[in-house]
Amino acid sequence: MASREPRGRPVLRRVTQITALSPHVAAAAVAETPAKTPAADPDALKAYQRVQNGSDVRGIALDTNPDEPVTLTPAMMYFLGAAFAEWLSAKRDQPIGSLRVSIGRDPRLSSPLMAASIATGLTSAGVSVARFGPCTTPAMFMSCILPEHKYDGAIMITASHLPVNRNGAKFYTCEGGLDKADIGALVKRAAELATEAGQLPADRFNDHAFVVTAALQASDELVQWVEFLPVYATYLRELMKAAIAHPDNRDAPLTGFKIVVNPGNGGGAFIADQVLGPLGADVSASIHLEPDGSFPNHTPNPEDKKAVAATTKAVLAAGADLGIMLDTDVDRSGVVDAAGNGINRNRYIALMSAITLRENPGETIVTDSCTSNGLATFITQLGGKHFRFKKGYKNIINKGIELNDSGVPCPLMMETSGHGAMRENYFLDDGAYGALKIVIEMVRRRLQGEPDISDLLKDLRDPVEAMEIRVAIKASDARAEGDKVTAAFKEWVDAGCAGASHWQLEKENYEGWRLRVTEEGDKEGWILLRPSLHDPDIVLNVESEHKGGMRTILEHILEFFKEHPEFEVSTAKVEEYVAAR
Ligand SMILES: O=P(O)(O)OC[C@H]1O[C@H](O)[C@H](O)[C@@H](O)[C@@H]1O
Repeated sequence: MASREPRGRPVLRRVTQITALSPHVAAAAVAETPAKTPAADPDALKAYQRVQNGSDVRGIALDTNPDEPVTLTPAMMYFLGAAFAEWLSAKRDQPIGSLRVSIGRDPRLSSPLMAASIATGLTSAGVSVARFGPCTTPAMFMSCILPEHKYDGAIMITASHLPVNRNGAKFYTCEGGLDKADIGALVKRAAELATEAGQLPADRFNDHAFVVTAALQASDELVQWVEFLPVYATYLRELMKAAIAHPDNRDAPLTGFKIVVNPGNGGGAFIADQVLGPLGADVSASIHLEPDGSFPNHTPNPEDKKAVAATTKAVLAAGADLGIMLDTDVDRSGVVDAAGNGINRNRYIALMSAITLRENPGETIVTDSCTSNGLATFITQLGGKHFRFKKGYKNIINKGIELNDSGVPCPLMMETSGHGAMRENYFLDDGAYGALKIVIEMVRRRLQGEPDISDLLKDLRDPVEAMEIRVAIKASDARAEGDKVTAAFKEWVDAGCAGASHWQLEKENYEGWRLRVTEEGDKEGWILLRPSLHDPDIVLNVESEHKGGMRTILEHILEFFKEHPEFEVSTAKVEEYVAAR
């Protein structure tokens, strides 16, 4: 692919393309030098900012639910592509025309159009684009790393496990995923470019006409279709062969193992077909391999009860050694052991910690804020240190990087959601890598005559009760209301939680407030109250070591909300839970 344009803003080229649609921009196009980009139209800015979801882009892409109007359109993807071209050029200090960006997508119904639109945004700016078609999030990052590919940037079109009408994008360079601040800059710039082009998100008809026209006028020469997944699968196979180093069967070290893969009709079937199968595993009992963006079987999410039940059933029916559950874009995973026990959330972190701490004794494991007390004890008993930080995969990854940089070795950062990153794997949020680490451990144990992987969890204490429940925020400024509730909760705690002397604030709190609750002698429980990262909710994570403990804790929480009728929230779900018990 040849690079074309000199470095610079892609305004004239884009403006020429959309002349027919935006007359006022056509006038600007005849100017010799492009005028300074105008500030973003306030409504456009709001619309673009609304689709920022922390360190990715997410929105409603399909008009399938009257209560959920579309918030992410193909034209918005186009301008996000154009904005990424500029961002990447500045980041890499490279002319736009020399940049190469790869684009992959998940099997969602809206993904092909979204991928085409963002590709057009990039090519209209002069970037060379490699389209991969169906791919996974970790593979997209690896396309910036693997020799002979090494793209300057990569974009994955996905909304992970979210409902069918959602979509979004994740952006990468060889340094990893873009941060919240980078995405903030990207959405702002996209809003400015859209304003400049007179392409305001509210106008849906114009939106579609714009994208079609732009696509028709875009240069095909800047787009190549590349089959990257087989390259990535080869990389993963070689990695496994080297890690297992089977004394008698180096090339097919999984011979004799039966593994069920359940990608939930997302993008992870290649783990069965192109990675585990060719290494000798019998993957014939795998389920839901067919990519299907309507997710007909269950949500592709290792936390989903139906996903666990389906995988367990398949493992037990086939007498398999292991089941692997993947989310849609394969940045999260969970497993099922040979006895059919689902290993996700705290148990998955415990399993990964046991493996990682054997390889990196005494080091620190970073987790999200709602991990169980049992997990903390488990990590400590293994000789490791536990750093319980915040929610959000990017938050824990950045904390892990920061700790390593400051001389605190940290090999694993994991969330209960199944997001996990390892120092040995580019600090990449990678569900495939985690699951493959477990396969490697399973083989190692058999070769050494050690018991099955589930033996690693025998000392993990599971809570008797555990759940997450949400208090919906009805106020228009949900973030501000969430902060007010959190501040009032702290005051309530400081004032003795209305007489609950057995409620104690944890020493380290990085988001919201986590309280240790001691009841019934030495039986413990805890509650974490925090504003959701992205949704208009106050999230309550609760665990108890005795039956009925969660109800008592939540009853007390309801008292807190009763004392604060000024908050615009709905505690209906908590009330329902308490009333039902
Ligand atoms: O704050 P919440 O609403 O619970 O959402 C928290 C979750 O948000 C996203 O889905 C991130 O990908 C996860 O890493 C994070 O755990």
